[in-house]
Amino acid sequence: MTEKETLYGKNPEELAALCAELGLPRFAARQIARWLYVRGTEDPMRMTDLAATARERLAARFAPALSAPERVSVSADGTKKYLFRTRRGHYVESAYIPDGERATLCVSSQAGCRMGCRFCATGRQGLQESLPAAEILNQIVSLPERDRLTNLVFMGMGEPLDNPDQLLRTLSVITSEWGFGWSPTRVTVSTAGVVPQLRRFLDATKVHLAVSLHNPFREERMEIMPVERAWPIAEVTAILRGYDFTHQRRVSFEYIVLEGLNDSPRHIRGLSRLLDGIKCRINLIRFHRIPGSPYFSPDDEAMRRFRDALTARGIQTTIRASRGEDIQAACGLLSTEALGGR
Ligand SMILES: C[S@@+](CC[C@H](N)C(=O)[O-])C[C@H]1O[C@@H](n2cnc3c(N)ncnc32)[C@H](O)[C@@H]1O
Ligand code: SF4
Repeated sequence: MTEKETLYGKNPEELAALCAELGLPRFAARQIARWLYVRGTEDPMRMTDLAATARERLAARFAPALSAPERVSVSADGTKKYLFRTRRGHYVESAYIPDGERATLCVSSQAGCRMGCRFCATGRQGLQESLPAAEILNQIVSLPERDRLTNLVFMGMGEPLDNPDQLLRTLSVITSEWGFGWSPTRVTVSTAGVVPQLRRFLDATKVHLAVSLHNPFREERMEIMPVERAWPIAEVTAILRGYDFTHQRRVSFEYIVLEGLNDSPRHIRGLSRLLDGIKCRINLIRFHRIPGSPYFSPDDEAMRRFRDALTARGIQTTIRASRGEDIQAACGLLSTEALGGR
């Protein structure tokens, strides 16, 4: 069965082409974009400044894309995990993380993921579906706390650069003045390092980048991140050296500290060599345990020593607070396999 198209997610050029096809004036494209992204309605029948016949034709042609979350879990620390059902019947999760004046939403770009990182619950699930832009955006606009959001991170389920067209479409809705009008500095895309898409992403957007690094040595990184085989981290850093991260845009490297595996002085020297010449910072992450995994986090004191040793080498390093672990909302714990995700 072919799926009906959705109006939500279309950009002004596509809306202009649609208006031409329906015999609507060109400015109607702007009106529709305003209804969709500023006023937050995708129902053509409610777009009262369009001609009645145009409204009916749009309503007959397009299916709704937006839907409320099906379930919410609330952590003792205030983090909330929302479950959304996709139009094709898969499930994705988003984590809402309030923190004083800030409120960050961690969104999913895919149901599951095919990158297979050994430490990640989403990776174990395999890939079910890459989300269309409308369903990435739905996690933002159908969130009960949507008006409180200050930041957005693509650190939920999936590899954003494995879904590049829909990622770029989503980012353009979020950061354009015809869309949500957010500053790109409120948005961070995290990637395991999909080299063929990296330049395109860096050239097409101004949002921040986070790279999941986890080990500076190729052989060792390959053991935990199969993506290293196809796309070496050294190629990622070589590309990054060609971009300017000294102004508004930032690049950071995420590093899950795994006891006895990537936390030695040798790793510190390796990191310092790998990141030489890139203005960046490292975020150390505690490993969030997934069932049957052979990895462990060092204790807090050892984490701090590792941070201080990197800082002493001139690399700005912070330890990221783990949030929502009790409801399986922390980094890498999102998994919807049990919900019929396959
Ligand atoms: C789930 S990924 C999604 C974004 C993208 N696919 C990536 O890998 O960067 C977001 C971050 O969570 C980290 N992560 C995955 N599993 C984890 C775990 N069990 N504990 C802590 N962090 C984890 C990833 O390495 C990555 O830095
Ligand atoms: S860490 Fe990121 S890239 Fe790796 S399996 Fe998980 S979601 Fe995919």
